Parts: sequence; C-alpha cells; structure tokens
Amino acid sequence: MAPSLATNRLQFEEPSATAAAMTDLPFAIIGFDLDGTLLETHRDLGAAVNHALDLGGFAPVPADHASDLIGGGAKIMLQRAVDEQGGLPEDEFRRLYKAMLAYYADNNAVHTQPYPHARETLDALRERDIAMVVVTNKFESFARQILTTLDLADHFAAIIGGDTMGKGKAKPAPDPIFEAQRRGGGGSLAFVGDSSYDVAAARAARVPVIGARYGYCDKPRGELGADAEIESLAELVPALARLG
Ligand SMILES: O=C(O)COP(=O)(O)O
Ligand SMILES: [Mg+2]
Repeated sequence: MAPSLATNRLQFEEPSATAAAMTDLPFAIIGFDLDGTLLETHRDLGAAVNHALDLGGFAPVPADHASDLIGGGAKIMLQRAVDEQGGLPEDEFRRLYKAMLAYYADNNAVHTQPYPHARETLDALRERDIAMVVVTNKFESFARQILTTLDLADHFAAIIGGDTMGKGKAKPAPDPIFEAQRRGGGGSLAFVGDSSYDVAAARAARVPVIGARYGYCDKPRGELGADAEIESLAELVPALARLG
C-alpha cells in the first residue's frame, strides 16, 4: 500500500516509524543480567563444567540440569556440580576450577546465543537514548568477550562482571547495581534478571526489577519477588512502561 501524504508528513517530522509509536519509559538506565536474561549460555557453561567434572573423574551433568547451576558465577556452578557427587578437597577443587575457566575461555560462544527479541529490544532502548549496562556474575572478561563475538557489546555503556567490584561485591550485593547507575550516567535505573541473585541485588539497591521467566530461574512463577515477570524479551518495553 502506498503511504498517504499524512503518513509521509508524520515520518518527516518523526524520523523513525518506531519512534512515532514509542512509549516513553520512566528510566534513564536499564541494567541487564546476562546468563538467562539476554543470552542463552547453558550449553557452553554445561560443557565447561563437564570438562572439569571429567578431569576429576565425576559423571557429567545432563544438559538440562546445567541451567539449574547457573546464577552465582562459575565457581558456585562447579561447586554445586561437585558437591552433588560427594565434593572435593580445596586444592583438587581449585585444579578443576582452573581447568573449567581455561576451557570456557576458549569455548564460551560455541552454542551461546541471544534470546529471541534481544537485539531488537536493545535497539529499541537505544533509540530512546536509554543507557544499558550489563551486570553479570560472570567474569567481566568473559562477558565482554561473548558480547563482542555476538556483536552486542556496543549497546552497553558498561559491562560489570562478578569480579569487577571486588570480593563479596557481586550480586546479590547491591554494589554492582550502584556501579551500573554511576557508569550509565546517573538517573533512575530498572533491572532485568532471571534469578534470585538479581532480585536480591535490585532489592538491596532499591531499584525496580523485572524477572525473566524464560531464563534459568530458580523459583516458581510468581515467587521470584520481582515487580513484574516477562515470558519473552518482546514483553520487556511494555513491562518497563507499566512500572513507571
Ligand atoms: O554465570 C552465572 O552463574 C551467572 O551469570 P549471570 O549473573 O549473568 O546470570
Ligand atoms: Mg542470570
């Protein structure tokens, strides 16, 4: 259908068609968790855990169970997997942990991919001049590497990892959220995450939080304690608008 004159005029005044239909959002910054929120990472994380488990003579974790171990960072993930099979003395655990990190450094974007609607959601937020910051419990270097490989890194004003703020200052502590607020240029921030680590960090920082149901959520529906829950990233912008 040929555009009417009226449509043309509207488009002339409002450079982007999406901008014309845009909802205003009451946030200057959106903080994003990574694993289970923006990226589906469990297959590569699972392979790294299984590499370490194999080295220690343990049975592999089934692919669909790997996602249950994600949320607290790599060390907690391996610790949980090892403890499920009887545990290990500290020095032997360290050997496996190092091997897992070395494996993941070389294999962190083999199967990892953005969730459906991730790219368009980040684009839609960027169009609104909203600053986006990643707050993950992954090591910052891994997060940066993966986002660069997937061509998503340039959407973010900052990438804050589990090691960025120092010991004891990863989610569920509020410190990385405050840092996201600072590096995002200040102003009101809403957080989006899939696990109770995310909700606890956001609550501690006193910012609104949206729960990603499609991720590696460790709580039943409605029990995450988030202000809203979404089934897909396509629901994020409307959910943020309703939080205002
Ligand atoms: O890797 C993890 O265990 C957690 O990472 P996330 O904070 O991005 O969910
Ligand atoms: Mg997560």
